[in-house]
Amino acid sequence: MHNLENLRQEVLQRNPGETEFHQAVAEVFGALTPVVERHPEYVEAGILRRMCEPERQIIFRVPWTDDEGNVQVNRGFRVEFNSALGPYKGGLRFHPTVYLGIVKFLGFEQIFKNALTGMPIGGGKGGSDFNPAGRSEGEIMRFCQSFMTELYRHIGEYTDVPAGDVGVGSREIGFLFGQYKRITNRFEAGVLTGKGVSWGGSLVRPEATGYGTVMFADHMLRTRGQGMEGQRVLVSGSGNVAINAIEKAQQLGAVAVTASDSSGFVVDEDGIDVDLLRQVKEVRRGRIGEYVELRGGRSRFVSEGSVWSVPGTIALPSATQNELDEADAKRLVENGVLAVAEGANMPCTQRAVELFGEAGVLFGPAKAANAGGVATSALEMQQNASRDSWSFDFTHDRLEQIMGDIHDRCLETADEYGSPGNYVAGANIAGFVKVADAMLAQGLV
Ligand SMILES: NC(=O)C1=CN([C@@H]2O[C@H](COP(=O)(O)OP(=O)(O)OC[C@H]3O[C@@H](n4cnc5c(N)ncnc54)[C@H](O)[C@@H]3O)[C@@H](O)[C@H]2O)C=CC1
Ligand SMILES: O=C(O)CCC(=O)C(=O)O
Repeated sequence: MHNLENLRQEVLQRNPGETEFHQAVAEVFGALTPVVERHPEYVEAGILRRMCEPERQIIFRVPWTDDEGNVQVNRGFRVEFNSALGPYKGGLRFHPTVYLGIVKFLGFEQIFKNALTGMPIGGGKGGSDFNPAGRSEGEIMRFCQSFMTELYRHIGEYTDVPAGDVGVGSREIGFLFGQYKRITNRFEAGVLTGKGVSWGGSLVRPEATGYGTVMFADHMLRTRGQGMEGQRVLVSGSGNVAINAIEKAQQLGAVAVTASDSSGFVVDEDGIDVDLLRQVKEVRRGRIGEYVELRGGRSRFVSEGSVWSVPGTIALPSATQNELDEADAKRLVENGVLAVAEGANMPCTQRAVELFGEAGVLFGPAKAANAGGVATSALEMQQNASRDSWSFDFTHDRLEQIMGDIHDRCLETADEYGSPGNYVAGANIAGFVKVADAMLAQGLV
């Protein structure tokens, strides 16, 4: 314990101001006391200290011209955190809040998440403080081309394999891939995932994160003799993860009643119409209020507060980090929430997670619950390597299998290390031990 606390303090001092990274490290360290007691060899070999230091951090200038001909300059990042299990793997985020601390928190989480999938992938993450909101297609393309003009020299199918995250979907992956191909003169499909299906992408990858989160919630509920059917589900966000979580929840017989964006949230007592939500957010790229204008009926738009004030039995925070705090958690518990599964990365504050634990609410942490996305990216890499493309049903079955395995591994590990039923402990320990053993085997690198 003493050693872990010293080390945590060291990480804070070495990485000043990177609050999200500090939070992610604290969550992992919070679970590791029984591990370092049982495995002093990890401490002796400096495994924890090495894990907290990225293998490589790249920060670069991204110059581009807007539609008025003005020169714009953004900052690009790629943090190659850990390659003990395979090439660095993780998404790119384009959002004005992106800075090194966000990229490092996401990259650090990715190490353990990727280990949990059971696939041969290391951890990394990247992005830019570029704000795609309100930008034309031409501006997005020129930005992506400039971003890749630097990034291309750092990535490759055996080195580092980026994908999407907030603000980066199949359109951006297309522009990035096109520029990579043009610069390198190689059709290297395995260099990026989330590609279009006709040029090397995988069916189910677009749905995988949201679908997987709901599958994970369903597994947690089954340990208490329940399931998703008949549940009233609260989802935050209205992007890739949120929309597909809503779709899968409804396929499994639940009613998902909320969705949100930075302008507010909608409640639809008849269940969110997923096709309409896709139309508003993915085709028109509009605000969430347009859903209510088009839907009418028993739907309403709320501009103040959050979806967590709405009564529901399952909560799937799927928007952004720290969007569900202590007050939200209290409200959810008072309203009788049974399970919370994190679709977004670190959406619940540490205090909110503690409250769920104290109240006996089933809680699936992001690195386990949303791992279906990156796992399906690894399936995309598998298809690229064998020049194959699998059917929707086959890939969906693989995803279901993987989510069930992650769920069971979390529970077994939590049991083994003395915290039965604690998915946070199980996910962190199982992910950590797998990476630590690989690092030990590979010597001091
Ligand atoms: N796309 C993927 O495969 C994966 C994404 N994630 C995580 O899921 C979360 C959402 O990512 P995507 O859906 O891919 O992004 P997206 O770009 O498709 O959508 C952005 C999402 O962020 C929400 N958002 C951002 N700021 C917000 C605010 N202030 N209030 C309410 N909503 C806000 C938007 O409403 C929208 O739901 C992020 O935490 C991301 O890291 C995690 C695993 C994989
Ligand atoms: O599919 C990937 O490689 C990225 C997924 C991702 O960024 C995440 O799991 O947060």
